[in-house]
Amino acid sequence: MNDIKLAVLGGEGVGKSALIVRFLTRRFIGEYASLSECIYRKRLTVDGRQLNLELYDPCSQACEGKSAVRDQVHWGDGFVVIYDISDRSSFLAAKTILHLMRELHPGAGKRDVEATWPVFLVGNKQDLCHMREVRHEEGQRLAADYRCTFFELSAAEHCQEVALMFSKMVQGVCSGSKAKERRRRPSGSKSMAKLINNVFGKRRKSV
Ligand SMILES: Nc1nc2c(ncn2[C@@H]2O[C@H](COP(=O)(O)OP(=O)(O)OP(=O)(O)O)[C@@H](O)[C@H]2O)c(=O)[nH]1
Repeated sequence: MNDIKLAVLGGEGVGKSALIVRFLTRRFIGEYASLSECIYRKRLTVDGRQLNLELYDPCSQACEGKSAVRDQVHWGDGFVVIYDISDRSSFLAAKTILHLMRELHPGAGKRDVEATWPVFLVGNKQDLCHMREVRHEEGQRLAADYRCTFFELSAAEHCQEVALMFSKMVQGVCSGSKAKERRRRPSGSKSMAKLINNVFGKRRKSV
């Protein structure tokens, strides 16, 4: 897989654009035009492989509805679900998105698929901890419930942590796709072996 698609989801104003822009430019820009959705593109080299990364930012469009989440689940290879630690309603929105994603994910309910589910839960605006409405442990618990990796950080203050979070997601998607290929290969070669056996087996019988 050389193209990787990441969808950055979450309620309104949680810092989706801020996190993406921080990752792409290393800068924190206070305000963003959020009138329409957009896809950012970046070329990356991971383990010597050239990757084309696409980051989907739904901007202020509602991304909690079932049909919106369905489109995003089908589009993306990996997902970053964000809430604002100083806004409890955004935490509930993140929970709704995770719930819908689990319902809509093609492998939902299958343990091995969920174990490699490329979904991160991110509590943003950690610099506003004096206004905190969502405890760190609540974020951890929600992430554990949905089998996703948890981060708490600040797009405003943490450049390295933001970069690390996105890099881990990209690596996770890459290794998940490798694992999927490995799982596919044995069954493919088994059915090929069966086919060969059938063909030669029949010939031998008829001789
Ligand atoms: N204090 C603080 N403010 C932040 C942080 N991240 C984003 N913001 C601010 O939160 C507001 C919303 O940020 P955006 O990045 O536009 O959030 P968004 O989720 O893309 O917003 P919509 O597209 O409108 O849903 C802006 O005023 C940002 O400056 C952060 O880590 N700390």
